[in-house]
Amino acid sequence: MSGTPFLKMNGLGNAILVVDIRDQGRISSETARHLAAQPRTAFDQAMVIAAPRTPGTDALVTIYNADGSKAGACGNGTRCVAYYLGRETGKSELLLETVSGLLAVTNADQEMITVDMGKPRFEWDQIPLEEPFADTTGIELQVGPIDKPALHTPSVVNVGNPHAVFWVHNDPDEYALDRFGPLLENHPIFPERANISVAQVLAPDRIKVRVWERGAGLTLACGTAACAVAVTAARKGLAARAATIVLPGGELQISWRESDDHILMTGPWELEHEGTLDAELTEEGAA
Ligand SMILES: N[C@@H](CCC[C@H](N)C(=O)O)C(=O)O
Repeated sequence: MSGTPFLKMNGLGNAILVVDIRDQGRISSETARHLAAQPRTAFDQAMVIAAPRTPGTDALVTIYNADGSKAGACGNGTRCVAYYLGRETGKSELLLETVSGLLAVTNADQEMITVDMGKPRFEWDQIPLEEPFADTTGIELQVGPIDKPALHTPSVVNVGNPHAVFWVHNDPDEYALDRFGPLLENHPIFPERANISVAQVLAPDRIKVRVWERGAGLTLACGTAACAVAVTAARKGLAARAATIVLPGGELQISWRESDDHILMTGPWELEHEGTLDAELTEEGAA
């Protein structure tokens, strides 16, 4: 499968590998894990572009985490794919398909790209949770000492992938997310695991967030976590429906549109280098 084009990109420091298999090749979970471990292609998420499956769409995108697991959505990666396809086609509007649904992109030819991430889902079995919770604005879950938990009562939501958001009064940097993240990601309440955020409301339109990503660990940014934080904050009355989400790698603008319930995410992309997958795929371990 030599000659498969790739772009090493990032969205606010969230490491993204865009791989174009429209002409040839396939990427398995084992290959993805292998590519994630190579210096030239290391990623938090790989966005694998295949020919469109549904009429009217521009591409079918499969998303892999660094551990080889698949994800239903990746906000930062979607902007990177939009940059690549916008550069190729000259189109500013694109429609991308993932396992979670359709993503409409605007301004694909600009430095700040907007993605319509669709509608959030709040029912316990949509997230999914292992057992019913009537109120998903704060579920019974905590870490730390029972009488003084470090993190507790997260809001949960599915924005194409499962998220839990823990609200804190202190700076999110003060929490040992490297320690709590893996425990919470793999907690039995989340049968499909979950992305874990710690969020502090700085103002009704500004929220600081750190994220432990399912399948990738601590990352500098996560677009879907930004969406999850914004909609759950608005739902709890902690923030307005439009907010700036401040992540370690930079800021994303999130707006939860009243007219159709869709979430709009706007942010930048960065191209680091590009080439073709040759050496990486001949290494031992590549599928
Ligand atoms: N970095 C992404 C989210 C990637 C997927 C996530 N780790 C999952 O498994 O659901 C983003 O920018 O949204």
